[in-house]
Amino acid sequence: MRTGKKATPWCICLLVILQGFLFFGVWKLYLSYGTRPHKTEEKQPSVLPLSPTTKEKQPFFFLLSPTRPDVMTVTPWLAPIVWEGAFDPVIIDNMYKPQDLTIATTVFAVGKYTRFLRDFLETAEYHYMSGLKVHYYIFTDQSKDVDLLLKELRFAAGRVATVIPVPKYNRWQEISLRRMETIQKTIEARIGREADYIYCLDVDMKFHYRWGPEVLGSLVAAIHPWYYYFPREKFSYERRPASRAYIPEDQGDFYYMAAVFGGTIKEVHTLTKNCSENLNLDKGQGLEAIWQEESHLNWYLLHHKPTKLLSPEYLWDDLKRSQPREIQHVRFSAVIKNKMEVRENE
Ligand SMILES: CC(=O)N[C@H]1[C@@H](OP(=O)(O)OP(=O)(O)OC[C@H]2O[C@@H](n3ccc(=O)[nH]c3=O)[C@H](O)[C@@H]2O)O[C@H](CO)[C@H](O)[C@@H]1O
Ligand SMILES: [Mn+2]
Repeated sequence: MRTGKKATPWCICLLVILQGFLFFGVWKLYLSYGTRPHKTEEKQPSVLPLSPTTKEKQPFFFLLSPTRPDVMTVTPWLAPIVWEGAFDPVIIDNMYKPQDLTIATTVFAVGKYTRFLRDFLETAEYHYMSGLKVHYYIFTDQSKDVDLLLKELRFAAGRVATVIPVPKYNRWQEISLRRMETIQKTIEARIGREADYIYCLDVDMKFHYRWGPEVLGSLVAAIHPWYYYFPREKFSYERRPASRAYIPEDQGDFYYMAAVFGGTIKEVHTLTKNCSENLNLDKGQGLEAIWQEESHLNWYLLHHKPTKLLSPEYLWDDLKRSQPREIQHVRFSAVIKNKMEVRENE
């Protein structure tokens, strides 16, 4: 009798615990069913994947994990910063390639800088906007030599180069800063009709890895590889209030490098027009900003936020000999040059 009386509450307890386990099991099964991809979806062949290709077998909540927790991949104004691992090249290619876009690409090779053109173009044909139509606009004071070089080079289908003669100014600073005005005028004269996007690049550079349509956006700028560890008061902005490029020490987002900028024709036209007007206004006052057009570019981009930023992978410098961990691929890098020898007045 005594043992029987004790056994009843124990039995009830055991039953309650067993029921709890059963309920928990059914609930877990229900949840996992909701997150598991359907078998039929997994089997479907996809000719043009427009959703993640690397993680499609993972439950959906993994897709919400950051792929590059070590770096900033979005600006405070919600523009993406492009890093390896933060985008899927297959999705990007399948988004842009069917659009039949033409990417105008301006490059200046004036004076001794023509020597950089061969490597620039040869490496671009390997890595730059592969599979897209590209129209290179090569501005030079040595059209005949550049024409001869172009005959030696092989361009992929849909990719052409046009040589546009420009004068050579006596100072390298002038050659560099006049690019804004020349690009603006060439957009008005022809590029506006001939392309969808325009990217303006330095010539003393080589491509080393994919530089693809992930860079396309309305207004695109590249973070300077020497300044991304620095606080804004250390940025090399123009600090004289008399200049139209003036940025006070407590202002600034990033320090952008003028060796790369781009975007839609409309946005880049506005940018080059504004920068060349401000360069001229400064000139009228006998001023030249500390880093010429780069200072004006930085002023413009502080007041007109870029819609996409390129990480220093997209604009590196061979002078930076050690490659930090966050730079998984150097894609485009400035070659080491003897400034005294190549520049007119260094
Ligand atoms: C590390 C460093 O010092 N960077 C600055 C330096 O960049 P860079 O040393 O990259 O300037 P750079 O000498 O490459 O000049 C810029 C571009 O202008 C063209 N070009 C220039 C000179 C010439 O005689 N022929 C010619 O064709 C060429 O396309 C060249 O790539 O100067 C720029 C001038 O605005 C910017 O201020 C950069 O921040
Ligand atoms: Mn350069």
